[in-house]
Amino acid sequence: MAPRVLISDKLSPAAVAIFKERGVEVDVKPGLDKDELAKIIGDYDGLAIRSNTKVTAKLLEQATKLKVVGRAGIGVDNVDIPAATARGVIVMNTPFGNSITTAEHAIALMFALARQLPAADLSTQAGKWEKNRFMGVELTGKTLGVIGCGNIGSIAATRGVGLKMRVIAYDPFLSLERAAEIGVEKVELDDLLARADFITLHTPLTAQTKNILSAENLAKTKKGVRIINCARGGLVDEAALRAALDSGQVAGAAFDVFVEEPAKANPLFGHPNFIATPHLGASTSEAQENVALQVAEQMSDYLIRGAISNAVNFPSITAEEAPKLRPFIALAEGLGSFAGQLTHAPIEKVAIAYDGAVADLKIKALTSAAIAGVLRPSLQDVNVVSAPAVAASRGIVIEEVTRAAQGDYESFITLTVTTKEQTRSIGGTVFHDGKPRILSIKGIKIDAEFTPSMIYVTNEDKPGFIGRFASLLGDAGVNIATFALGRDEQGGSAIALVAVDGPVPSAVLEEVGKLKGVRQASALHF
Ligand SMILES: NC(=O)C1=CN([C@@H]2O[C@H](COP(=O)(O)OP(=O)(O)OC[C@H]3O[C@@H](n4cnc5c(N)ncnc54)[C@H](O)[C@@H]3O)[C@@H](O)[C@H]2O)C=CC1
Ligand SMILES: O=C(O)C(=O)COP(=O)(O)O
Repeated sequence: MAPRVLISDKLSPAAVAIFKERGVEVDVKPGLDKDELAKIIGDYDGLAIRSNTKVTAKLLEQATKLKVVGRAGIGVDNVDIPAATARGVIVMNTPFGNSITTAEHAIALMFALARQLPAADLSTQAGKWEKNRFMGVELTGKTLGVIGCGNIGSIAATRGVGLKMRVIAYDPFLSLERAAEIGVEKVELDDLLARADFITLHTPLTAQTKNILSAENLAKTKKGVRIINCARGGLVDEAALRAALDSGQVAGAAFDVFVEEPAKANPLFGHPNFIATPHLGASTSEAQENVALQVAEQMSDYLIRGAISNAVNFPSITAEEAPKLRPFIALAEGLGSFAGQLTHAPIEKVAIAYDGAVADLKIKALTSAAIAGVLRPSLQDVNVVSAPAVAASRGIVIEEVTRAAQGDYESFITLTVTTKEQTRSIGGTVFHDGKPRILSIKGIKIDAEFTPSMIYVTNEDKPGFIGRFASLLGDAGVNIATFALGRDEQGGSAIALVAVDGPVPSAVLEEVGKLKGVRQASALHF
């Protein structure tokens, strides 16, 4: 059945065309309220949004089929990412499609502040011709302080350089090389506050950046500074800014984003030196076409081909990588599941070693699959996306190692689960037929495929066991499909991994457990 996507915000029609072209069914319903959305979200595999739709934990509870949320834009602060991750929902954005447009809006607001364009327009159209009222300031030679010099901040910075401004940037993650490349001076925040004639903000809203322009920091600014915020409401303390505008410490401010949106009332509204736009940063036809096309392509690629790009909660997998990765994902998940089904004590650690060619694949994705396999026997609805977060919440340590090829195989994965009582290792590879194989259990060599119904037995390596085991199964009407054996040394520990047709009745398993020399008998399902 074709996957179904709901577009719940106003997106360029380019998205619909792409979804249809790729064989994805699409419904367009912008402007639903949260209850209406909650009612229908259960029908969809994908949800395409901008900033209006709030993807809350509560909404996600109703989203029983949902596999992906696609944000046609950058900020994903309207999506509860931990809740999406916990439910195995990929959240992806389009990190570059609207950056130029948003930086241009910041520059537009800078000009609007410098020449008081909105007020001058209003007055002129009211027939006042107040030529003397609107004395502006020149930008050339002024200092532009950029807080957050990532994709958008660095575009705004280079535009500032183009306007012959001196550009300084505060961004702890900006390298000196990158700063030199875009022609900005990297400075500390206090230095920026003291020197900038214009400040433009371009960070995400985080615990560190919330109120980065607090009352205290506004007091450190150069008197007469002008402030532009096209990033996120909450980066500037709105009440403190109002006071700073009233006192004249800040000569003007232009905001596109607000603590509360839609902003219907705000402490800044009505101040003569304040300019507001209604979150228009990304609103150009070019940017909207870019992000709509990109989100539709990314979501279709994921829903149809399993390729993942720009996910904020999962590593990227290209459409070329996806088919190569798929059998190894099945292997990792199978190995994890094998260990998980045999583990009945709290897990302390899962270690996964990748030897040879497999180490060059996206091992983060393989590790997630392995952990999902380990956890699923005890937690039904864990999946590849949610598994690492679920493991972390249970205090399970995850260890990954990559190594050169160790033995006979081009690629080999070994998964080791540690509990208080014991450590259990299982290893395998993918053969050229694309089928994952189990090749070692507890260091004992074996060769078996993962099949839906299996019996795993550990026993003493003594003559007669195999005959007794096979006749018990035969007498009980359990048909053996394949039989794999291994042992560590003659007369030592032996294992048998038997694929059977159909489920194994628990009474039969109990009888197997009672056979002479048997240490453990378990039924496994894959
Ligand atoms: N108004 C609008 O319509 C739009 C707003 N945005 C917003 O613009 C903001 C920036 O977007 P991008 O440039 O694409 O993000 P980005 O991730 O490329 O850049 C953010 C920069 O902030 C820096 N940063 C992080 N913590 C910091 C801190 N404590 N102090 C100083 N710098 C810090 C990072 O190092 C990074 O360089 C985001 O909040 C995004 O949501 C994006 C598009 C449209
Ligand atoms: O991309 C972003 O982060 C934005 O803030 C743009 O928001 P929008 O898509 O215009 O609702």
